[in-house]
Amino acid sequence: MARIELSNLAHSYTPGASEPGDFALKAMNLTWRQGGAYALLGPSGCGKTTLLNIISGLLTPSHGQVLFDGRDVTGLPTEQRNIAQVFQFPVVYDTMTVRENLAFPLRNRGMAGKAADRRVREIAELLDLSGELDRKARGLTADAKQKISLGRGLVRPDVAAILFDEPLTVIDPQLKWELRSKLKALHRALDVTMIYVTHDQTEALTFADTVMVMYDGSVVQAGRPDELFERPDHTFVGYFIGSPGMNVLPAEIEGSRARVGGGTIELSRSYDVPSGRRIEIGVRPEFASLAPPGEGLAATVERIDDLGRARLARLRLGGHPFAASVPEALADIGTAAGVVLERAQVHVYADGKRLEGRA
Ligand SMILES: Nc1ncnc2c1ncn2[C@@H]1O[C@H](COP(=O)(O)OP(=O)(O)OP(=O)(O)O)[C@@H](O)[C@H]1O
Repeated sequence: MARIELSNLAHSYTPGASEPGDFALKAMNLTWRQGGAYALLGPSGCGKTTLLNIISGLLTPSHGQVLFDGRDVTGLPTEQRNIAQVFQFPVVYDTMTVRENLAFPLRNRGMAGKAADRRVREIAELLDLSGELDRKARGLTADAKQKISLGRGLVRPDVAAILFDEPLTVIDPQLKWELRSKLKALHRALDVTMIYVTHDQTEALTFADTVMVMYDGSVVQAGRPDELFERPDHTFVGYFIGSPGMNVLPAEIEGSRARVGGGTIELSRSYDVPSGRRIEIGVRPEFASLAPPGEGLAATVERIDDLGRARLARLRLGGHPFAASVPEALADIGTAAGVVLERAQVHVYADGKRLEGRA
């Protein structure tokens, strides 16, 4: 088990690269604490797999160091890093039984006999594989095989960390739910550092204590799911997390006032806005309410989506698309409407990055 640190790490697949655009991973310093459950979340091509491969030792970074418990492992191959990995597709030996498959990583490390058997049974129990232990892997479904792969990743008690690269891709949607919460329970039971790569926000938010959101080769925010929701540090985080994502609108800020969409709103903080930067405000649909015309900012209603338990208004505000909650009491909704924002939940961004503001 280990604390993992990346120190001044950057990676380019182009030898001798110097332009920021040539780097799949831009310079970063990051720490994963021992025993944490982390998700690396981001869209395709943002650098998740590159980062995971650097931690596992499949890839040597072009700059910086990887430290496990303070020890520099940058030059060490995967076998010497004491890492377990679970990939998108099952890695199982078809001719072996489920029991033999689960015991394989232990045998490889010289663990056998009663202790190994006990560990295999414990992991099989946690994954609901106890009834299948003596079956050959060959005849099992893709779901069951991927469960074995998860088990093989989880079975060694001595690993520094377990790395999961989109492990539920091949799993049936129904079973996905079950395995997701199972992995969370396993993390609690096993007290091991887990890093889970995904582009699916639901997977990231249900599994991880800390979600690291990646965008264009950088981690733009690392935080608890509620922090990412309530205080996105980057407009990308606001957009990528939440459904629908955060509304982002161009704004002009003067102190604690924002001019936006032809109207003016009061902010809960005061800002010194740097000149020459792209200034925007961001507010989640959950903190914006549709109101009768004349209240708040003027908007045009394009449609109302009925989400079952709530209604969501799809609007145009200052020419931009905007989503707002519809209060239950609001009945007659015409084309013209107002939008009232929860002041404390309106954030200000300069070139995509959140500004702190003064109280
Ligand atoms: N072997 C390689 N050689 C050159 N460029 C690469 C290589 N592997 C990845 N890249 C580039 O590095 C960037 C990051 O890729 P990476 O696979 O790490 O992203 P990702 O977030 O894991 O995406 P995905 O979810 O699609 O796997 C991309 O621009 C990609 O094209």
